[in-house]
Parts: sequence; C-alpha cells; structure tokens
Amino acid sequence: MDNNNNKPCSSNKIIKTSDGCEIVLELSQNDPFFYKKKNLLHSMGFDIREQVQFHRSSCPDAIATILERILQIARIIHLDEVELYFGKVNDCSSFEYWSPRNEVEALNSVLSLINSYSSCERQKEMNFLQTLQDEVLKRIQEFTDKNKVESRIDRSCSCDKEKCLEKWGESNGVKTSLKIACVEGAGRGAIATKDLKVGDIALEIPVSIIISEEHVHKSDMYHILEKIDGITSETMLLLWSMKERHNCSSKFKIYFDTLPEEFKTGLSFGVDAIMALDGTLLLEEIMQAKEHLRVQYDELVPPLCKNYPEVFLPELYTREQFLWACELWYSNSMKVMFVDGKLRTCLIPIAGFLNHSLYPHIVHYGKVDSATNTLKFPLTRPCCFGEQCCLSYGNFSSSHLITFYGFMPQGDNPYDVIPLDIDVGDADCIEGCPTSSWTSHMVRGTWFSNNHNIFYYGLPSPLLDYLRGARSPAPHAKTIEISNLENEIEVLKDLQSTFSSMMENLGDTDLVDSDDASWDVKLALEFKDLQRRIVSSILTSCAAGLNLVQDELSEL
Ligand SMILES: C[S@@+](CC[C@H](N)C(=O)[O-])C[C@H]1O[C@@H](n2cnc3c(N)ncnc32)[C@H](O)[C@@H]1O
Repeated sequence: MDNNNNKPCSSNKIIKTSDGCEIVLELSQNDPFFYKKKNLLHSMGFDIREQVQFHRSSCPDAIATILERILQIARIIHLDEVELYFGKVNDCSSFEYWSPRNEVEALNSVLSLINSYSSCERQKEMNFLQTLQDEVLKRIQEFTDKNKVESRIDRSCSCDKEKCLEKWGESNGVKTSLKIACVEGAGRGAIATKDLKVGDIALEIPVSIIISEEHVHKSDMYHILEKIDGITSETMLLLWSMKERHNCSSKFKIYFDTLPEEFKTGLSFGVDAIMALDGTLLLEEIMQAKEHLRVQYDELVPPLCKNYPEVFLPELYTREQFLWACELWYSNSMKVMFVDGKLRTCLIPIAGFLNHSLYPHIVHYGKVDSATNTLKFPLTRPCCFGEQCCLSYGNFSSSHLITFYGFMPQGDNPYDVIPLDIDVGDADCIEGCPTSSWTSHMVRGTWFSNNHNIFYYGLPSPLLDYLRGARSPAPHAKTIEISNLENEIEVLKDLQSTFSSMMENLGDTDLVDSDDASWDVKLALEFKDLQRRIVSSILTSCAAGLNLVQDELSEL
C-alpha cells in the first residue's frame, strides 16, 4: 500500500503580518513534475511561490474568494501524473476541480497549514483563520456528500475471531473508533462506531504490535537468511510468516488466526481466468508476476529446506504456502516510516481490515508519531456512524488491484488507463517546453472528460498534440483552418484504426454465464468488460470528433 510517505516536502507556511497573515504556497523543486506544474501555474497567472494576504478584518465573502485562489494553486501542487496527463482542458473551468482525489488533497493541505499555525498562535486573534477552516470543512463535507460509495454490512456474520483480535488489540494499547464487520463483496471491513470528523484519528496502533523485520532478526532463521546474498527484508519476513502462522505460542497467533486460508488475488488465477483475459495487458502482468514467484521459490526455498530442515520444515514451505505468504504480503502489508527514519514493510494487525476505496476516508498514514510511538490513521473526510471507513491503498489501476489484491473497486477508477506503445523519450519536459511533452502516452474512458468539443474530443491533449506533430511537423493552433482540420481527420483516423484493432483483439462480449463462473473467471470477465468499455468510448469519441471536423470543413 502506498501511503503518501514519499511526497516531496512542502514549504507551505503561514506568516503573521501586522494586520493579519500571509499564506505562502510553494511548488517544491523536488516535485517529479516540477516543470509541467510550473507551466500550469504560469498559465493561470501564478508563480511557483505565491503569497496570499489575509487581513484581520476580511469578511466571509472575501475569505471565500481568497480560499479559491489558494485552492487553484494547491490543486496544481497536488496533481499526480495521471491527473496532469489527462488535465483539465476547459479554458473557462477555473472553478472546477481536477479530480475528487486532488480536491480533497488540496483542501486538506490548507487545513493542515491552518492547524500547524493555530497550534502556535493564540486562536482568538485568528478569527479569520477559523472562518477559513470552516469554509474548507464545508467544502470537504459537500464533496463527501457528492462522492459516496455505499457498502452493505452482512450482519449475519459473527466475526468471532475478529472480535478476539479487537480485544487483544485493546489490551495492547490500540485505540479505535472502528469495529470489524463483514462487508458485502469485500470480506471483512472496518465500520465507524461513531460520527468521525476530518482530522479525527480513526485508529491508533502502538508500534509494539506492528509486524516488521525486527521479528525476523529475533528468530532462529535470521542467522541463516542474513548470509543469503541480496535477500531483502521483505523476503525474510515472507519466509518468517510462513512458519510463524503455525506457531501456537506466537505473540501474533490471534492475528494469524484471522487471516484467510486462501487469498484470491490475480496470482491465484487459474487457467480459465487467464484464458478469459486474452487480448488484455492484464494477462501479461499476471503471467509475469506468477513467473517471478515461481523462479523466486525455486531459487530460495528448496535449498533452505534441504540444508536447514530443522528450521525450514519442508511441510511448511510448499509452493502453495509460499504463494499464500506472497499474497498476504502483497495484499495486506503497509510501508511504515519509523522514528529512526527507516521505511519498513509491515503487517499491521487490525489496520489490515481497512478496505480500499476510490473515495477513501484515510489517505495519509504510515508515519510513526514519535511522541506516542504509535501509527495513526487520521481522516481526510468525515465518516458517519455505521459507515465503512476506507483507506486509499494508492492510486492504482484495476489491473494492479486485481493482480495483487484480487478485486476491482466500485465506481469509475480514474487510474484505469491503457498505456500506448508510443515511446517518445525524455523525462519531465525541460523549462520552457510545452506541457504536452510526455515520455509515454495513455488513454482512459472518455466519460472522464468534460470537453468533447472540436480539437479535444474527450481524448487526452498530450496524445492528440503528439499525433498532430507526428502527422505534420508545423506548429498547430487550434483554429478552424483547412490544413488544421485535415490534420485532425488524419489523427482521428489513426486513433480509430489503433483502437479498432484493440477492440478486435478483445473479442465479443463473453457468453460465459458469469453467475456460475468461479471467482477468478468472474473477475477476469469483469476486467475485460471494463477494457471493452474504455476502448468503445474512445472509438465513439473518435467518430463524434470526425463528424465535428467534417461539419466544420464543409462550412469553409
Ligand atoms: C488489507 S485487506 C482488507 C481486509 C479484507 N477485506 C479481509 O477480509 O481480510 C485487503 C483485501 O481486502 C479486499 N478488499 C479491499 N478493498 C476492497 C474493495 N474495495 N472491494 C473488494 N474487496 C476489497 C481484497 O481482497 C484485498 O486483497
């Protein structure tokens, strides 16, 4: 799970002035998309460092206007690669958001600025900051109301083992406002036991119950494993957990008892499911991942069992058990930054019940609080009593989520992109270059776009610009001129041809009755259906675009 630990440090701050304060927002030079974001900021009239003034006497309306200005900058600073690539292409859309993820991230960045300032200033002098905070919270609430995914709780589940784990957690210092329950279609999940606000800590886990490499170091296998050239601590942990799950006196026995007998991830897909993926890139992804595990097992495990059978008991180290451990670590581990500054891959009892959502409540987690020596899970959006509280595992595509976690999230996933085999070279564009210089290109469902007008067609602008340049090297203005329109027709026809072949490769809708199919075939068919919908939306957009261009041409 990718928990936002590796973001460039922000130098945003609030400075007190004689008649109020000044909010300083700065794009980090270490941002991997620094030049693209800098160009975007410039195109909206901002610099990479902006100071926004607040006067003590600002009225609520003025504060709302200032907040909008701050958000315009914060949104750009917090864009990720996919959001940048697919962009916001409506020239007059400065009041619109880029994506739900980006909006909540931008709003939370303003909140954390206010909080860090308020904690060192006398609040009563800062009434206008309070008004600003209220406005931010109001917007987060509006967003939460707009983007809700309902999950149904299966109340017939007794969850006895999970209750046992909750009790064990409590006795070990876990603080929680969540309880474990069965959620339809997602196994177990965590449900809020009271209304939770933005900033509330839904769950707090003491470091003492986190499973990390320290436990391997204390085990009887460490002196053997440490001699293996190039072995990672993740692999050591994986081998350790294969044995520890059977250890009746393990400190983590209650935790291991709650784990499923089998994980249903893409790594366990059978032949029928793999065949059903024909024509998709997921087939390749799963085959490669399976092959990687096969080679890793063959190189590592049989020699350990042969040379140290008293430590690596052959019956605990079968290929099936190795796959179980890989799936456990892929689908349940989190990267945690400890107080010594080291990032370690860990299993976290109780937190491991948090499911993923495209509209998560918890986004920033994974850094141990040095004051309490605990790992905290704070909310970036409210969660009501009885609602499932979800995490963001990261900005992953459905193919990644299927391969390593075994599910497709509910709702439209903006990270479901199809990469295109066009190699353009070069990293982030250099200073002064247009924002459209990208090293690789991709598409996604054109339903995500709000601009289906001529020259846009709901398709990504970087791709269109690249194809325009490849067809005709002359600079391209988006103007209604014969040469431009003729070039547009060529570009759209090229795309039509590429995506028609992709659609042919995907074949017709499968006639398998998916109600009777096994879990893996069902998931494979669902994924393939998504691929067809994406490709079909592109073909529809190309056809609509060609009509638009031809209409314009006929009027010239
Ligand atoms: C960290 S565990 C979460 C707890 C898990 N549901 C359980 O019962 O143990 C991750 C696994 O939960 C399931 N999961 C997580 N989010 C999901 C979602 N949005 N929809 C369906 N399954 C999900 C997947 O099986 C995934 O591999």
